[in-house]
Amino acid sequence: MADNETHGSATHTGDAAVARELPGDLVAALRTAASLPRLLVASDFDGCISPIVAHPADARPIPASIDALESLAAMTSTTAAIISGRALADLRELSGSPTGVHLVGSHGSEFDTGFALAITDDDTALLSRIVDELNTIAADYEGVTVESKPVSAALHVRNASPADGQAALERVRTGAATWDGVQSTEGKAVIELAVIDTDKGVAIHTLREQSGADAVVYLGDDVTDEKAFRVLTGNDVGIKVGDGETDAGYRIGDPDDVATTLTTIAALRGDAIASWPTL
Ligand SMILES: O=P(O)(O)OC[C@H]1O[C@H](O[C@H]2O[C@H](CO)[C@@H](O)[C@H](O)[C@H]2O)[C@H](O)[C@@H](O)[C@@H]1O
Repeated sequence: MADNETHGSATHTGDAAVARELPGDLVAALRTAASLPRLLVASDFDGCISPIVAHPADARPIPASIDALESLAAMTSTTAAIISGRALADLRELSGSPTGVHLVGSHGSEFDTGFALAITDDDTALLSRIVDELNTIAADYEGVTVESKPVSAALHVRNASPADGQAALERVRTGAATWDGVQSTEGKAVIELAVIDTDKGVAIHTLREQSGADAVVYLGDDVTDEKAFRVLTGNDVGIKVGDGETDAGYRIGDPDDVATTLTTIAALRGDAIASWPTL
């Protein structure tokens, strides 16, 4: 389990300046991962690449994070990805579809090629019931909203009073969340009900297989990211962003630290590749 201490600093990686200090042990782990033949760097979107905001549609990525992912994606033997709880269409729009960066939506189940699992007519009917139920609950509380996605629906309470938010969440927990076939996950001021298993760990596994990565670097800030952290192994580097229990090996503070981390990995990877003998 990670702690909150920072150790040392990484003001330079090769010739590349770094905006913020990172824990020294994290920089060492990133350097090792960056030196391996094939590297996969993946990050969550909301709360990592994009700061948390009041309304989901207003989320915007930090440009330095997108630049770093695009730089990584352009490097030889290097794969970059964003794995998000967003619907893939929203993720494409909000992220700006960075060049060369793989986008995976719906908490790791929605790839460019379609869903990891087949969606049946029963799933579609169940999702429709869920959306109806969440809309009924949301209508009873000011500031509670519903986000409808291809295989799930989310009830957001960030803009409700604490009492209303808790009451709305509790109605979902004790109601639709208990229905047969419903997968319930709670995140940041949100409860989400899905009709298929969603698993960012499976998405990491798929991308690792496709890219042949010798090491994976993954950054995440929320509950669904823990499934990704739990599949990391060996020289992989799991980085929890912000507070909360985690199985990640390292911790940083906020999305600005994510930008620094991604910029650092890109610099370290560039340095490593430049040092490889030319054939
Ligand atoms: O896996 P992620 O990329 O982190 O997506 C998780 C959820 O993010 C969004 O909700 C969260 O961010 C919103 C914008 O900052 C915030 O208003 C909300 O309170 C957060 O829960 C998104 O709306 C969800 O669909 C994602 O599942």
